[in-house]
Amino acid sequence: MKIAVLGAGAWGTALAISACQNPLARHTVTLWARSAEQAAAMQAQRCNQRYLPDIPLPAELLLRADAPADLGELVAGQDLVIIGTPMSGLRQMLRDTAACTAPVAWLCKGFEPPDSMPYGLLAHEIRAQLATELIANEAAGYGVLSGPSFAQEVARGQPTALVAASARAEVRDALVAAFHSPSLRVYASDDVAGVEVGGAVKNVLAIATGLCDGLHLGLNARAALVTRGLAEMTRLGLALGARAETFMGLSGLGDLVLTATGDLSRNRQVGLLLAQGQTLQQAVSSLGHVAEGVYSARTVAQRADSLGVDMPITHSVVALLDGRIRPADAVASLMGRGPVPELT
Ligand SMILES: NC(=O)C1=CN([C@@H]2O[C@H](COP(=O)(O)OP(=O)(O)OC[C@H]3O[C@@H](n4cnc5c(N)ncnc54)[C@H](O)[C@@H]3O)[C@@H](O)[C@H]2O)C=CC1
Ligand SMILES: O=C(CO)COP(=O)(O)O
Repeated sequence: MKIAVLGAGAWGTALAISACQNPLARHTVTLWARSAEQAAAMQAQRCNQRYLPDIPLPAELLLRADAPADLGELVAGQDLVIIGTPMSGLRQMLRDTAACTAPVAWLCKGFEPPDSMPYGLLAHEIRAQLATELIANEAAGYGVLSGPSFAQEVARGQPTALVAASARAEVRDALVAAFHSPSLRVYASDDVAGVEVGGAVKNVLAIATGLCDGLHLGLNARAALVTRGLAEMTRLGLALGARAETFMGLSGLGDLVLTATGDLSRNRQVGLLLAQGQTLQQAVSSLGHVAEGVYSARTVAQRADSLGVDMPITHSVVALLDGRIRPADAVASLMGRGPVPELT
């Protein structure tokens, strides 16, 4: 297959490496960076030192840095196009690749920060909003690739399982054909909304567990946050049209456990740094990578409110990120709530 990965951050680069080295299929993989300087540095060093240091790029991996206006030419003739930017770049990338006649799948996990809309959108909702501009892509379809996957581990070929979700079997099949390998299992799903809600909400919850661990509240507290967080995620997902079983799968429980407990998570790191007394600005800038939960938390809370969904952990994270409460107050407000049934 000919595969273009657009976005040379940690995750786009890791998946491009993985597809390039897939022993089950011979793919021609192109990795696109929006910065010509970054592409030139990657070409010279054969490594993405800025976003995925010390991991060599396979010799066969093609590197490009076309201007956005020229992306139509890059995606023409590809069998699969992967958008690997953060959520904030997805809308523009969809527009820049409007001429694409191959399936398009995105990797980003979050809600688009609200702009002109009353609240931010999930990726497939953005795609639906742009449908009239993306006529060329309509026949090929779109999907999302998600699940518990730290970029560094995938790039090193460590065992990982992902989920490829699309309403269209051809898109799911294309994602499996591109990425399924002896080190990377790719499961298929048709629950796009469920997979996207899981990926977005787990980032907010990872900020919460980072805080919890940074404040040394104990393992019981972390397990409680993960479990009650999963309940919040599921409630929101059901209200947005997802299926409950999806939240027990790779993009739900799987990614929540990984991100909430694994120190490679940038969202968890934000929580740990806030617990140490850093400001949000300090925490975010020290990462050098995107932490989507910081930008999605308010939208998760707004959408939950608009749908009448109770998400107390998310609301505490938002209050903390907004500087309205201190970490200790967040704990007190969560623990001070009245008793409720476990299953609602
Ligand atoms: N790093 C990881 O382990 C994983 C990340 N993800 C998701 O993938 C997405 C990308 O994450 P990373 O690659 O880790 O981020 P990163 O912070 O490592 O890199 C972001 C990349 O996107 C580019 N970028 C930023 N804003 C852009 C815009 N507006 N338009 C075009 N390009 C833009 C940057 O130049 C950079 O190349 C996020 O939504 C993240 O949640 C999903 C699974 C694993
Ligand atoms: O999505 C991820 C793992 O599946 C990466 O999480 P972070 O963005 O918190 O690093």
